[in-house]
Formats: sequence, C-alpha cells, structure tokens
Amino acid sequence: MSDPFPTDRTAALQRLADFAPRMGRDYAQGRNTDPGPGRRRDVSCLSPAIRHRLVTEAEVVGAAVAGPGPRAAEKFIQEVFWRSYWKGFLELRPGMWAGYRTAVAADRAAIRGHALARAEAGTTGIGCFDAWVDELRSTGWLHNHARMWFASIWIFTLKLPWTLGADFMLRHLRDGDAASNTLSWRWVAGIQTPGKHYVARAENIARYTEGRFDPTGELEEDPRPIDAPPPPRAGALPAADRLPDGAFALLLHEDDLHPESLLPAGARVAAIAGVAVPEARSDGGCSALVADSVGASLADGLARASAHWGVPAVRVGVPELAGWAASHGLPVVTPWAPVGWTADALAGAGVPMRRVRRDWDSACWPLATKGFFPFREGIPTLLGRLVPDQPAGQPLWASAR
Ligand SMILES: Cc1cc2nc3c(=O)[nH]c(=O)nc-3n(C[C@H](O)[C@H](O)[C@H](O)COP(=O)(O)OP(=O)(O)OC[C@H]3O[C@@H](n4cnc5c(N)ncnc54)[C@H](O)[C@@H]3O)c2cc1C
Repeated sequence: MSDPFPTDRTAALQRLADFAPRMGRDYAQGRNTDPGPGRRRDVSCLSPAIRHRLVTEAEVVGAAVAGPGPRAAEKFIQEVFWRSYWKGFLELRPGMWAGYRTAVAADRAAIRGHALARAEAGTTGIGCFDAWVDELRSTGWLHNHARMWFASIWIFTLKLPWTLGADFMLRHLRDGDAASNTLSWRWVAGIQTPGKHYVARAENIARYTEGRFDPTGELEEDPRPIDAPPPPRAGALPAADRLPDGAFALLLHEDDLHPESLLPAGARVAAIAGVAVPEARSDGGCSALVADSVGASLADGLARASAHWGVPAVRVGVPELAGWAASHGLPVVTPWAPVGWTADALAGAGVPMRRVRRDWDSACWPLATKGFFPFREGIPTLLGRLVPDQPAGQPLWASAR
C-alpha cells in the first residue's frame, strides 16, 4: 500500500485535490468517526504535509473555498484555523514551550514503577489504548478523536503525567508540532482552559470507532481536571525581518518547505541549504519513521527550491551552518521558525539570520490572545484578506453565531 501521508508536494497536492470534494458535508458529518487505518475517507490525513508546509494553509483553505464553498466547508476551514490559533498562542507565549520541556524532564526523573513503560509499550490491557499505541508507533499518526481519547485515558485512567504523554506522542507523530501537540494535551488535561477537561467515555469510543473498540468498565469517567496555573498572558509578536536588497543564502527547515510562495518573485537566492533536527523535539529523540518522514519532506523542499532558483541545495547539520554561511559570505534568510525545537536549534547555531514570515502567520498569530472562540470570530475577515479569490454568490459565514 502506498504511504497515506505524502512527503512531497506533488503527492500532497494530489491528496488535496482528491479530498477537496469531501471538505463540505462529508467532513462535517464524518470527521469525528475513526473507522481505522486504510478506511478513513472523511478526514484529509494532510497534517504532516501541512505541518511542513509542503502545502500551505492558504492553499488548503483556498481549495475548500473554491470547492464546496466557505459555508459548506465551514467546519473544515475552522479546523485548519485551529492550527493557526495554536501556533499563535504559543508564539505569543514562548515560555510555555521552555516550561513544558523542563516539566517533561522533571516528571520523567520523578516517575516510579512500571506504568509508564506499560503505556509506552501498549501493554496496559485497555484494548483501544494499546491498539492506538501500536498504530502510532507503526504509522506515525492517529485520528484526531483517537488522540483525544488517548490523551484522556493516559491522564485520567492511567494517571500518568500529561507531560510524558505529550512527549511520547511527539516522538512518534509525523505531524509532530510544538504548539498543536503541547496545547492539545493541556486542553485535554483541563489546564489550557482551566477547569474544562476532556473525558473519554466508553460509549463515545464504541460509537465513533464503529464498534471496533468498547472499553466499557475500563475507563475513569468521572475524573477531576488537573490542577495547574492557567496559561500566561499573551506577549507581543516580534517583528519579522526584511529581505536583503541583494543576493542572499536561503536556509530551509521543516517548518516551511514551500519557499517558492514565501519569497517574492525576483528574490535573489544565490545559495540554498536545509537543516532538520526532528530528534531535538524530545530528550528521547524521535522514531525512525519520523526522522525518515521529515528527511524526505526536507529533500523535496530542497529539490524544488534548487530547480526554482537554479542553484544547488544541500542538507547540512546545525554544527555546519556557520561554515556554510561563511563560505558564501551572504546574508542568510530563513522562513520564520515558530516556537519549537527548530527555532531553538537555529538560535543556538551562532549564525545571524533574517527571519521572514508569511502573511498568513502575521495576520493570524496576533489574534491568539484569548480562547479559540473569540479567535474564530475573526476568521471571515482573515479569509477575505488571506484567500482573495472568493467565489461569487457564496458569502463567508456570518461571524457571530
Ligand atoms: C492530544 C492531541 C495532540 C495533537 N498533536 C498534533 C500535532 O502534533 N500536530 C498536528 O498537526 N496536529 C495535532 N493535533 C491536532 C489533530 O489531531 C491533527 O491535526 C489531525 O488529526 C490531523 O488529521 P487530518 O490531517 O486528517 O485533519 P483534518 O481533519 O483533515 O483537518 C485539516 C487540517 O487542519 C488542521 N487541524 C485539524 N484539526 C486540528 C486540531 N484539533 N488542532 C490543530 N490543527 C488541526 C491540521 O493541519 C489538519 O491537517 C493533536 C490533537 C490532539 C487532541
């Protein structure tokens, strides 16, 4: 069977085109159901491609607008904006990522007994949970609803620290993302929206897995939310840099692999390199599947960039970056790496870089000051600004509902 998760832009665009007709009613009705690997038709499975920007959010939302239309595809469009919301939320509060990394290390050092090992090995005896561990390890992906159930069972039934669950998932996810993963785990635990936790219920799992699993009697269904301080207040989004007037060296990384649409026509790219450190996402590294998937996506980005600007492109390690930059003697330009392990690695590379940011991010991120629902009110305006070609006769949905 071909890989269900595209690692090159051509395959991702094909997947996008194939799924676009299902972004309306099919998605709205079927997105919560997980019929299992090989049988999913009502979700796009595009998250690794979007996470690396083999296809951009603007292209994905543009396909929904041009296909079923903004009203019919409202639910799908909102889900893509959840990603932008989470990215913005962390970008305005970078200390949450550093705090999470510290907490993972502390919780790992403090944990006693074998419960963590059983959870990570998928030998808890809870059939659905053990199957999701197996699926996560073998495919690098889980359906959104399964991620919610998984995190809830990890926290409230197995009573393991949420940080270690987030770390385990992140090591194995091909779409692994500092913002979406950390903040979704916080949300399930009830510390992102304080006091509101997500409780996995056997009846809900049986219904939305179409009877593949029925953990009746196996789950803690009346837990208290985790007690922790609320998220910090939002800070300001740092300004992005301007492109140099003359030639520059372009440094790509796993957070944005479509430089053809990031840089303006006429940009004078004279050298290209790419860096990927997926193993830096956790002190425990990442799975081989994740490393291969990220590496293949970066290789595709480098090959396209090389063809587009007509200069060679090489993959380099972080320790070689300073030498690569010095050998070209040009200013280094890089897509804005959002808060996470790549930004951490680039900041420690000792190379001055100009960080350029997409209009999408500059428009969305500053709005992530409060909860998603106030953010959602701004989506029609964002759509009008970021997805210009709205079909006639299909106005955006009304913002207040
Ligand atoms: C505990 C937990 C951890 C998660 N960790 C990650 C992660 O590390 N990386 C990641 O990309 N997503 C994460 N998600 C969000 C979501 O599960 C995946 O994005 C989604 O399952 C991807 O499937 P899809 O591509 O078929 O999405 P579709 O339903 O087809 O949606 C289209 C796109 O919208 C975005 N999207 C959809 N739902 C969400 C959501 N709830 N939050 C953020 N973006 C969303 C994704 O880019 C997705 O590809 C997590 C969710 C939970 C509950």
